[in-house]
Amino acid sequence: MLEIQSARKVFYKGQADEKTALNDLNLRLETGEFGVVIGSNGAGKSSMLNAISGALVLDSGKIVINGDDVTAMPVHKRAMRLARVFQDPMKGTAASMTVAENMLLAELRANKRTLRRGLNPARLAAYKERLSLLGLGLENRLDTRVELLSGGQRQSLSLIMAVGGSPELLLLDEHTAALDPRTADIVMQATIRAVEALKLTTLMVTHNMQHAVDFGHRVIMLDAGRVRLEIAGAEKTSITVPDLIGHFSVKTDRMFLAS
Ligand SMILES: Nc1ncnc2c1ncn2[C@@H]1O[C@H](COP(=O)(O)OP(=O)(O)OP(=O)(O)O)[C@@H](O)[C@H]1O
Repeated sequence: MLEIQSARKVFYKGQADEKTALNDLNLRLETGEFGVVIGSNGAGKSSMLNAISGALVLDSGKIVINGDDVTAMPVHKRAMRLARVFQDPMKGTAASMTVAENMLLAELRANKRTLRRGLNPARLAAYKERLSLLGLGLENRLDTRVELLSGGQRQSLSLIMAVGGSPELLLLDEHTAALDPRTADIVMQATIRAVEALKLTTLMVTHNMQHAVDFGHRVIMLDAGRVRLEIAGAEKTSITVPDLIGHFSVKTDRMFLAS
């Protein structure tokens, strides 16, 4: 479970270009829940993910993961508890190494003692099983160098590597944004398969409204550093892309009216 309590972050405080990135933001994500975060540019989405991961130090407020206040916990310690997948499919994996070697590296990151026994048959079998969760046939390409994989396969591999240590929280940071629409859909399907099979608590930031409609239990719209709207349950099931876009345009209208 994740709780963000009154998180506040102001950049350039007291200066002409002061920016309130997080404005006493409150958010709660239950264990096993999949939250989809949307919001216009500058709404505070990246700042929120950075605050959760520890890359951004809050001015005030708390980040609590499964009951533990991690606000003061350094990034490397917090990294043991959460996984994050970024936009760039080239970043999460080592191109010149094979799929299996990448999986081993990820395992090493989670548990430093594992390399000693190397790529033994038991380990390869475990990797095959993990990779099969994605539904992309990567389990049959353990010896393929990662640079020969498609962008979608590579991003899906990043995802499965990130969640290898059974994280308490998975952060998806626009992880399909750099992919063409068809590949983005393939990666989303693979994501859902992995998230459901591993029962991961997940927070995904996206600008893709179709993904926000199709996936996750709750849509959370950020605006000016706080939660402006939450849509869950039956309302989430029936919401359409135009409905969601409408919520963005209300904000634009308000800005026009104010000017
Ligand atoms: N390192 C920084 N230094 C100064 N201002 C920042 C910094 N990071 C974010 N901001 C400001 O904080 C506000 C929130 O930015 P943030 O990047 O969190 O928004 P976002 O919702 O992720 O936007 P986008 O969709 O464009 O990625 C913006 O006004 C932004 O300019």
